[in-house]
Amino acid sequence: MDSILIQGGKRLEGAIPISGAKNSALTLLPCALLTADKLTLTNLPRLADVDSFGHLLNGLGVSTKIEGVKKGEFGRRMTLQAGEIASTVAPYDMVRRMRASILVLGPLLAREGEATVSLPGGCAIGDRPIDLHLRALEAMGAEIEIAAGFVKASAPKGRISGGDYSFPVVSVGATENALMAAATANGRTQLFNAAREPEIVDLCNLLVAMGAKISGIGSSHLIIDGVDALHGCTYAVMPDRIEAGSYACAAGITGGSLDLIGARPEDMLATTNALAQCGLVIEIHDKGIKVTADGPLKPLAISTAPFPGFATDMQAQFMAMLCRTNGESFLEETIFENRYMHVPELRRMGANIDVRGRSAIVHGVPKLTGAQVMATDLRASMSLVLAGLAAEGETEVLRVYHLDRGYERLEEKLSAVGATIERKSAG
Ligand SMILES: CC(=O)N[C@H]1[C@@H](OP(=O)(O)OP(=O)(O)OC[C@H]2O[C@@H](n3ccc(=O)[nH]c3=O)[C@H](O)[C@@H]2O)O[C@H](CO)[C@@H](O)[C@@H]1O
Ligand SMILES: C=C(OP(=O)(O)O)C(=O)O
Repeated sequence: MDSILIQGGKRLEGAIPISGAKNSALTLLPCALLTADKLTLTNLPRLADVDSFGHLLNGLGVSTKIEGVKKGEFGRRMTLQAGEIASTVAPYDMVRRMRASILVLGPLLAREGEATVSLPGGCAIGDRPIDLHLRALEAMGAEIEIAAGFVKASAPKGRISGGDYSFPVVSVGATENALMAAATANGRTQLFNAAREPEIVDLCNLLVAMGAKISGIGSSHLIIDGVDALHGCTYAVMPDRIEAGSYACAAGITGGSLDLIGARPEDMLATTNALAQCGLVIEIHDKGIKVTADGPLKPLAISTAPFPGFATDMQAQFMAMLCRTNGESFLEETIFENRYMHVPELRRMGANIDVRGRSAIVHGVPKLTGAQVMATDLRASMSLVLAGLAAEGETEVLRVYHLDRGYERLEEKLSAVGATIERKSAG
């Protein structure tokens, strides 16, 4: 298996282009199932998860044509067409590898009146049930059965109807599945306590561009008036706010200055506020956000929360950065029950972190030291890359496939701003 080798201690300076958002791409791609027309997505990141989603869609009968861009440029263009649906079954092997595969459930049900999707099971960061996805679809008249590890959903008269659903807990994925199903349902759907993440807004904007009628976009009360059919369009995936936030932490932990080209300030206010509290200087300009370290980092207290709160997907990267402050920081993880898997690995690099349940206290240390480390999820792996950038000596981050799920051309982007980082091929 490949690994990432980092010689730490370099101050990073320069510009980093921000790619299209993984979490947006993964909910825009299944929208291809909602129309027989062509859907073209641009600014798609070159990521393992995007490729896997393409393969999942191919298995359902969707044709995918990817056009690259010139070497050195970012963003791909994929044209998808689901003229006819060949299968309504999403197999275990796919869903197990990529939880977002569950997002074919709503669109398949809407288009074909039935869908059979493997239950995803738990994952490294927590239990991650899908009960709310199912309850929301039931509120639209779907009949749901669980057997042999699969969810089988069907619409009684071949078309689901509109319905009201109030989410007891904010769920990004369940809101997405419900939105996609509701777009062509028979009648009006109202979603209460819906997720407000920018990726949800991106999904709503794509659906509207395809002919859907949605109001309340960006709020927690979404009203969807089902239409008979959606049509194709061309749509650009939004920039990745988590990738941008991760590189902002790279500027912080290396005492550097990075210009995050394409980052959208309005999507990441909680992150930039936290960075500013740490003492980093944030400059917003017409091409993105520049983040510059200005003296020693200050400790912080943060708690993760649904948008517009501080994103759980930024917690691990901040934890790595906070190891280099002069004092004690407090973190609370409220979204996933097991999202501190990076702590033992950061400790092996010299970090001093106490974890009690969902809370963690990070005691700043004068230095981190390089080590061989590995993590069991994407953002945890990024926290180790960040620690490695600041550590004395060499760090080897194993299990690179986690990083390949969510960071496009990581080594290339970091090398270009002064990091000594390379991929070591297992051969
Ligand atoms: C591909 C994608 O976009 N992934 C993001 C998405 O994941 P995902 O959509 O899986 O996360 P959710 O927002 O659904 O999860 C939020 C919380 O709700 C719980 N829950 C969720 C669904 C459900 O049916 N029942 C239930 O109890 C979860 O266990 C968790 O505690 O949002 C998360 C929270 O911002 C991010 O960390 C992930 O990066
Ligand atoms: C948890 C994440 O992704 P996923 O939901 O795809 O596992 C993430 O992007 O940090």
